[in-house]
Amino acid sequence: MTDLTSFIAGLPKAELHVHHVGSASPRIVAELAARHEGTSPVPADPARLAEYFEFRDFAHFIEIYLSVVDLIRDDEDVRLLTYEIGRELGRQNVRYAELTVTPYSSVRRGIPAKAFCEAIEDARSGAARDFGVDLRWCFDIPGEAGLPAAEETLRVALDERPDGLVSFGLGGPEIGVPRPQFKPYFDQARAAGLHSVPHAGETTGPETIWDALRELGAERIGHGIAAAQDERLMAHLAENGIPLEVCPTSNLRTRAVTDLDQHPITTLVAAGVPVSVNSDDPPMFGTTLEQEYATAARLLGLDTAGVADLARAAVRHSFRPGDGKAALLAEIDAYQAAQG
Ligand SMILES: O=c1[nH]cnc2c1ncn2[C@@H]1O[C@H](CO)[C@@H](O)[C@H]1O
Repeated sequence: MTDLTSFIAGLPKAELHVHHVGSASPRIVAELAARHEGTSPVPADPARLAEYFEFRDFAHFIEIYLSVVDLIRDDEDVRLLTYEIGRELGRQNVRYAELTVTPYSSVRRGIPAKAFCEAIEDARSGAARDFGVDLRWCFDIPGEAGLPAAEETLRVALDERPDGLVSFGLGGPEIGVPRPQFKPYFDQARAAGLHSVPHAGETTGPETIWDALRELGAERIGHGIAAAQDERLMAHLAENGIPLEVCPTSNLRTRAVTDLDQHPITTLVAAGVPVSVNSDDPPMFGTTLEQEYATAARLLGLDTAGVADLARAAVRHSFRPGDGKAALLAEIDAYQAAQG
C-alpha cells in the first residue's frame, strides 16, 4: 500500500473537478476569518474549522460553503486564494487543473468583474511559474441564485474572457433547481466556444443527467453518480464517450452516499462509463487528490498501472488546449517507465 501511495504522490496528475473557494486551506480560511472576525460565523481557529466542516446533509454543506465564500471580499483575497491553491496542487504533482470558479459570488459582493478576472489570471501566471501547474477555469452558475446569476456569469465569461477560461458550468443544489431553465445561457456560452460541464446527478436522480445532456449540451458531467441507477444512461455515456467527474469522499461527506464501500464508481466503471477521480472541495471534505486516487484504487482494485491509467483518463477528458494533453500523457508514460 505504501508503494501505491508513493506512486500516486509522484504521479503527474490532472484535476478536473475542484472548486475555487472550496480549495481554501484551513490556514487561508482561518486567516480570512480572523481578518473579518465579528462579521462571519466561520471560526478563526483552524482546530475548530474541522468541526465547522462536519456536514449534516448537502443543503447544510452549501450553507457552510457560502459562509466561506463570504470571506472573499476583495481582489487581493481572490489573488491570494487562487495562488495558494496552485501551491497545494503543485505539491501533489498536479500539473493541470480545471478550477470551478464562481464569479457571480464575488461580483455580487462588489468586486468588479475585471478586477476579479485579473486576480485569477495573475495567480494563473504565478502558479505556472512557481509551482509548474497549468490552471484553467470553469465559470459556474451557482444554481440556487437562479437566472440573474446565470445572466451575470455569462456576461463575465463573454465580456472578460480570461485566457484560462475553458468551460461553463452549473453548481449548487439540484433539488428545486431544474437544469433546463439554464439552456439559453449554455447555448450562448457554447456558441462562444466554451465547453459545457454542468453538475448533475450528484444529489438527484438520472433524469437530471439526461436534462444536462439534452438541454445543456453537457460534454462532461460534474459528479453524475446517479447514472449508476440507469442502465440506458450508462450505455449512452459509454457509447458517446461522455465522462463523469467522480468525487468519492465528497459524496460521503455531503451524505450523497452513505458508505464509501458502496460508492457507485464500481458500477459505472463496470458499465464502461468514462470516469476521472477528483477532490471537489478538498480541505472542507478532509481529503486531497492523492487520497481520492488511493480510495479509487481500493474500490476498483487498481495497481500502479491502473492508477496511471486513471491519471491518463483525466488528461484525455480535460479541455487542455494545444499539445498540452499529449505532453502530460508523455510525462505520465515516462514516470511509469521510470518506476518500473
Ligand atoms: O459538490 C458541489 N456541488 C455543487 N456545488 C458545489 C459543490 N462544491 C462547491 N460548490 C459550489 O457551491 C456554490 C453554490 O452554488 C457554487 O459556487 C459551487 O461552485
